[in-house]
This record gives sequence, C-alpha cells and structure tokens, in this order.
Amino acid sequence: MLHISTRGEAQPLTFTDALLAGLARDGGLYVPEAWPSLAPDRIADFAGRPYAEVAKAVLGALVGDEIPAVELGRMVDEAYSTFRHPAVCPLVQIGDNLFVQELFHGPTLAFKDVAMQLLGRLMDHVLAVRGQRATIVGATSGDTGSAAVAAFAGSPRVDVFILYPHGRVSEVQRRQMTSVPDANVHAIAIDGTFDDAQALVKAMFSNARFRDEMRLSGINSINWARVAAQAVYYFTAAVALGAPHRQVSFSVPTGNFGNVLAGHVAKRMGLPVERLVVATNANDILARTIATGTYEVRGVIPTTSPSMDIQVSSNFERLLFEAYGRDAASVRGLMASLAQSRSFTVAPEPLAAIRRDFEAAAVPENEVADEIGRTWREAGYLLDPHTAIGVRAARRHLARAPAVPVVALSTAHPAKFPDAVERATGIRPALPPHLADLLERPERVTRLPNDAAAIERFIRAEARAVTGRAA
Ligand SMILES: Cc1ncc(COP(=O)(O)O)c(C=O)c1O
Ligand SMILES: N[C@@H](CCOP(=O)(O)O)C(=O)O
Repeated sequence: MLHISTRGEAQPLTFTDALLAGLARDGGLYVPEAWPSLAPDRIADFAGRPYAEVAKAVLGALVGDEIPAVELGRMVDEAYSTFRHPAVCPLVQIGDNLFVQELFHGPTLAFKDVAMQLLGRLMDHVLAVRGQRATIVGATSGDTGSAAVAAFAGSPRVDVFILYPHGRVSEVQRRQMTSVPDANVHAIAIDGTFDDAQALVKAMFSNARFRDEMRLSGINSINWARVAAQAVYYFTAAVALGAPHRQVSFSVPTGNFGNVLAGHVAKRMGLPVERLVVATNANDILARTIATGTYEVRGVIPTTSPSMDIQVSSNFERLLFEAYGRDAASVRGLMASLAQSRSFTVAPEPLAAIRRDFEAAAVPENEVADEIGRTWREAGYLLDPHTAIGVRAARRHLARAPAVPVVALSTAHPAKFPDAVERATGIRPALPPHLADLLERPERVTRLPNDAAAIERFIRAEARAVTGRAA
C-alpha cells in the first residue's frame, strides 16, 4: 500500500519508507492512499480477544504485506508485553454510560507508549533489514519525548534528540527525558513553547541537506505509524461496549490532534464511532475552529495540562485533507495562509463534513480542578488533568446525548502531574515502583536557544549513529 502526502507534491511511499521519512518532503503528512476496511463480522470477532491480537489485525490491514505478518506479530507481542496491565488499555466505568480507557500502563505512564513501544521496534527492524542508521528528532510538551526516550534508549541504530520547552513540562516528564544514561539519548531544553519546538523540528526536516546528511526520522504524530498504532485502542474499547452492533462515542483530550485523528481512522476502517469529542484546555484553537471555521493561532497559555499547551495542531492537516475530498491543492493553500498570516478559514462544505463526525469542547482551568475533585468524590477515581478535560467534555456531551456510551481516553497516569491532582483532591498519587527513585536520578540536559541553526550544529556534533562515531 502506498502513502501519499496531504500536500500532493511528495513522492508516494510504502509504509516502511513513510515510517522512516516522518514528514513528507513537501512539508505535508503521509496518509494511506485508500482506507482499508474491516467488515462488521471481523470487528465482532475482536470481542474478548487479547489487545495484541486486535492490534495484529488492525495494523495488519494498515501495514499490508510489506512487513511479514510473523514479524509484525512478534513486534506487537513484545511492545505490549511492556505494559503493566494484562488488558493493556483497560476500560473503567465511572458514571452512567461514561467510561475511561486507561492508556497509561506503559513504561512512561502516558498514552504515547502505546504507539511508541511499537514504533521503536518497527524502526529498529526496518533499519536492521536495510543496514541503515538514523537520527531521530522530536518535539515534545513532555510525554512524546519521555516515551521516545524509553523506546529508543540504548539502540545502536539511532540517536535521539528531543526538544522540549524549558520550564513548561512537569518535573516527572522532564526527569524521564533527562535521567537516562544512554549516550544515544539527548534531551534539549529550548527557550520557547512546544509550538516553537515543533516548528524547529519541521524546519530541520525542510532543510534537505541536513535531513539527508543526518538521515532524519521523526517520532511525533506527524509520523503516520504513530497514528496507525493509536487506532487500535478505539477498536478494543468500542467492541467491549458492543460494537459493531452498537455505536460508541469518544472524548479525547487533544493537543496535536494525533489521538483523535486515530479515532477518525478507526471510523474510516469501519468502526461505528458516533461522535469524536475534541476536548481542549484553554489553548482552544481547535474548539474555536470547529465552532467558527477559522483556525487562528494565538499565544500559548500555560495550564495544569501542559502536554496540551499547543496551538499549531499538526494532525489537523490530515483531517483537512479528508474534509476537502483529498484535494491537496486546497490543503497547500490553507497551509500557505497559516505560514503567512497565522490563520486560515475552512470552507463551508469541508467544515460541515468535519462537524458531522467531530464536536469540540474547551475546558477552562477552574473546571479541570473541579472535575478531578468531582470524579474522585463521586467515583473514587483519580484523574490526571489531561484526562479530566476529556471526562468534563464527555459529561457535557452526555448531557445532550445520554443514550450512546462515551469513552473518555485517559492519556496520562495521575502520578505524572501530582501537584494538580493533590491540589484538587488532597491526595498525592505515587509513582509506580519502576519509577520510584526517578526524582533522585542524576539529570543530563542541554539548554539551547530557539534557533534551528544552533540545534543543527549541536545534532551534527553529537550524533553517532550516522557518523559512525563510538559511544
Ligand atoms: C497527556 C496528554 N494528553 C493529551 C495529549 C494530546 O494528544 P494529541 O496531541 O494526540 O492530541 C497529549 C500530547 O499530545 C498528552 O501528552
Ligand atoms: N503532547 C505531546 C505533543 C507532541 O505530540 P505528538 O503526538 O505529535 O508527538 C507531547 O507530550 O509531547
């Protein structure tokens, strides 16, 4: 199966080429040239099956036969054996027709592990088969970076450079990135916001000379494989609640739009998803866009859900591509307007198409704390601030449409954000045993300015994988 760029000017690539490429050379994002579909009886067969089995079926359809099923199956089994819960992504009921799907049982306590544990193995496999090495660059507001560090630390085939906004991630997130001793891992604190870090990563990919020289690969959700792997848990949750015989809605704490886009992918593959609720914090660009049609970047507001302190939401481009009937020229026009004037307006028909599947809710800071407290009092269940946003948005949706079950995706363990949880409930959640000494581990980080040239210089000097330098 080939993958095409949302901007239509890059060469179509196979799954493994798109996996290594990350961002397309025309600045666009890769998507499959056609959506594979799973018949209702195939989806019904997922009921009661282990998570890894469902992952093999869903990913098998998305990957095609480029990676032999036995190899893909081995990587899937290994990836999900690193999770601390036997169901991998279990469902918990916290109210009438209100469920939480816990996506945080992986090594770094956030939903990013679900895709990253597999991505690490996929990249390693493809690089080994090709006898190649790569330099991974990623931007993070805290969780993608820690998940990537856990997935790639010690790999002989890759060096990993993670850019995070200095002072804008939680202490647990920062230490997960800075306390790893492996020489192939580099945490870089930049002066700026996550949007700045993401723009730096995109600038490095746009520098063709640097990209080729360093063999750049990306681990953000601009990488199609990340989104593909995240589609799986929509299937396991919906089937547990009666799909394909019953519709299910999802409420998704949203920043870079990768997670909720994976829900859209599951729907395109045949899963009966009624609504996808895009739940944002005070950085409400997506809620404003879905309400008004105008995507307008404003300054980033720091909140208690720092991983969602994002304005430039990369994967929205993939949704625009679908909503515009896969018209790459229209997407190019919107992205040019974004680059020039920090805004664009979605035309009426594509906006109506988006609104048929998606709705949005922006949750202000005071309601985040209130929701953590309420869910603790009413259900005895601790939410992290990101998940609280999803649950609050789910409650608003249920008030209007109580008949269809809603799954709020729980994107982080409460112990990753203990201060906010303690303020709201009086309870300070403890880190699980494998991270119990995290706050005592020595840290290693490089502080760099928000300047692509300075960061490229640093990466050139430090990368071993493509230069063959010894560790
Ligand atoms: C804990 C947490 N929740 C939600 C999000 C938002 O997810 P997405 O960027 O896929 O929309 C992120 C990061 O992106 C996150 O780390
Ligand atoms: N919240 C994310 C931001 C990057 O998102 P990604 O899904 O595109 O990698 C983070 O924690 O880094």
